[in-house]
Amino acid sequence: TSELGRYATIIEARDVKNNNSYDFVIAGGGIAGLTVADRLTENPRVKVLVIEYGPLDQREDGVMVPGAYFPVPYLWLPLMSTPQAALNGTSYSVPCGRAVGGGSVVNAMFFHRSDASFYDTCDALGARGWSWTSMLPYFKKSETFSRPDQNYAAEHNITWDDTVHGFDGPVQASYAPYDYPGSVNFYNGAVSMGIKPAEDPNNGNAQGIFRLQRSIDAKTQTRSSARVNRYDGDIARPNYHILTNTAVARVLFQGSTAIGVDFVGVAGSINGTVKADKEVIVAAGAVHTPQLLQLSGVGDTAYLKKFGIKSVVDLPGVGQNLQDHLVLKVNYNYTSNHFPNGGSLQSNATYAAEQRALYNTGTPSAYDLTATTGNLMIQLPLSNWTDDGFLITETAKAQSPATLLGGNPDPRVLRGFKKQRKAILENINTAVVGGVSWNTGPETSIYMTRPFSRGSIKINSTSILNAPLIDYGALTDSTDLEILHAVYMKNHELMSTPDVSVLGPIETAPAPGINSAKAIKDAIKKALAPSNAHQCCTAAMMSREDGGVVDPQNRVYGTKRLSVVDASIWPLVVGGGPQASVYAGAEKAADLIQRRHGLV
Ligand SMILES: Cc1cc2nc3c(=O)[nH]c(=O)nc-3n(C[C@H](O)[C@H](O)[C@H](O)COP(=O)(O)OP(=O)(O)OC[C@H]3O[C@@H](n4cnc5c(N)ncnc54)[C@H](O)[C@@H]3O)c2cc1C
Repeated sequence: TSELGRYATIIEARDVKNNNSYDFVIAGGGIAGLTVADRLTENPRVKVLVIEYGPLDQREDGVMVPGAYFPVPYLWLPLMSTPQAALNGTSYSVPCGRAVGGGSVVNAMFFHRSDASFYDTCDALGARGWSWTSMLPYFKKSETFSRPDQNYAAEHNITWDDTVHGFDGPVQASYAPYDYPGSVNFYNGAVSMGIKPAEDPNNGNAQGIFRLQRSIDAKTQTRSSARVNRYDGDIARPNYHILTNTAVARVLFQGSTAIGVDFVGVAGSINGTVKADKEVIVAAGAVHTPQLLQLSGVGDTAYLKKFGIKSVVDLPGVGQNLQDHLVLKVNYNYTSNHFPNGGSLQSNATYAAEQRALYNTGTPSAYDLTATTGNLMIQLPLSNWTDDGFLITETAKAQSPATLLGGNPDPRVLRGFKKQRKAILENINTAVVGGVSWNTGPETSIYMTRPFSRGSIKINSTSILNAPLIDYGALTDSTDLEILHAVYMKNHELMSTPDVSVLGPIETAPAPGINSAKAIKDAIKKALAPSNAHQCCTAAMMSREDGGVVDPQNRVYGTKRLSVVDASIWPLVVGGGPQASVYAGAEKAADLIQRRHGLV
């Protein structure tokens, strides 16, 4: 063993073999896995092993320093989607974290909750007890919110609501103490169009224009990843072990009771088995959790049979319902932009060196901002993006859900999909469907955050070391393209307001000088990325009759002592970024697990 002095001990595979019984074995040491492990091991009598595919990061600048953001060594590479049917057969990369801390080591650190109505809709779709009111204590428990400097906040239109924040939880959450001068143009431009400032994007009303909150330590301006906030503890816990660079290959069952896992070194060098006396907890992320469940015999029995995998429980929803946020970059040349702006760190070495020197002495600087991104976000419901909302909802209603799911879907999965579509349509003019963020520099990002299209994850071999088939299903429902187009057109309006047009923005992509709606939509399709790295929902917490995979206590239907706690469990993709909700959801799951095993 090595690395004593952290909460967890990094353990070698041979030590696992000599010591091969734990109360809980957690597959995947990302945001959810480490959160649950941390809470369970607060009790010194509870023995936990986390098995994580990736390594420990080395606290490189590219991980820790927001402005130096370059976490490439800790991404799953190469990981590609299947050719996307509605996007000219193009395959796209699948960005996911692969490290102790998972996505929190590589993500852009935006730390946002969704609208209250999102959690209430999930509750109504079957995640009973996961409403906004029920989740708020866990959001608070998960964070330490640092209030910004009062004067700075007043000058930069930053407001917040103390009552929705936590002040002694693990994730350090803060506003950046620095901003580019052009932000005020964007802010004023948006307000001049009637877009209202949101008091606090994390108070359950994440609508309007607001400054981004981040998972960044306000004192050090460094990343608060799950590795930092759930593993780098000061007092070692002998009951908490992590096995790195190792994949959980499958969950082992006795009948339908999970009793442990098989694991394999990612270099293929080692393998072994470890028992879980109380529960196996799956937290491998929304792409790999369904792969692991399927390899373990939990999934669509007929599909698994093709690979010779014996069914433990027939759960056709495993790997279905894949959702993500669609992203469209809109690029600009400016004839009179402010300096510095969102591109300056990259384009001007002298400026970058000056800013880094400031950062190193703890003075606010551009290095406090995640590289190439800005500080402001606009999120709105459909009726605020366009006057064509009625036509867009009619497009959605005219679709055949069965056709969208591939023509012959399992009836339970289809029923759940129909319920989701109904719920989205009911809320489409009151809940957020899309967003725009501006980096004050060469680009604006447009997001479609409430997709009607659904993708899937399916195994393609019997080895955990081979990637599954990842089909985003992007734009299979053309309603999503209509919504993207609406947000794109509103962004046009915003760039034409006097406050922004004074900077002289000239669009260079995706549709410069194009006026016809059809041609713009074609250009959007070509430039679109089907993922903002927010994959989710592939082991949804819905009723089993609706294609759900886990019950409201995170337990996998039809099994005993097996749960899923990560981003896979949300029925719908969380608006904003998912990480704040994954942290809070894992806090709730840890609570539920402790209670059912009599540990509190
Ligand atoms: C590039 C990028 C940028 C992002 N930016 C933001 C952002 O700014 N804001 C935001 O809110 N969200 C962001 N996200 C998304 C966010 O980080 C994820 O939603 C979140 O990490 C999901 O948490 P999770 O616990 O479900 O999975 P993860 O955190 O991904 O953890 C899953 C872990 O399981 C491991 N694993 C997989 N398979 C196995 C196996 N068979 N055995 C053992 N271990 C396994 C993986 O290596 C990984 O470490 C971003 C993600 C990426 C990749």
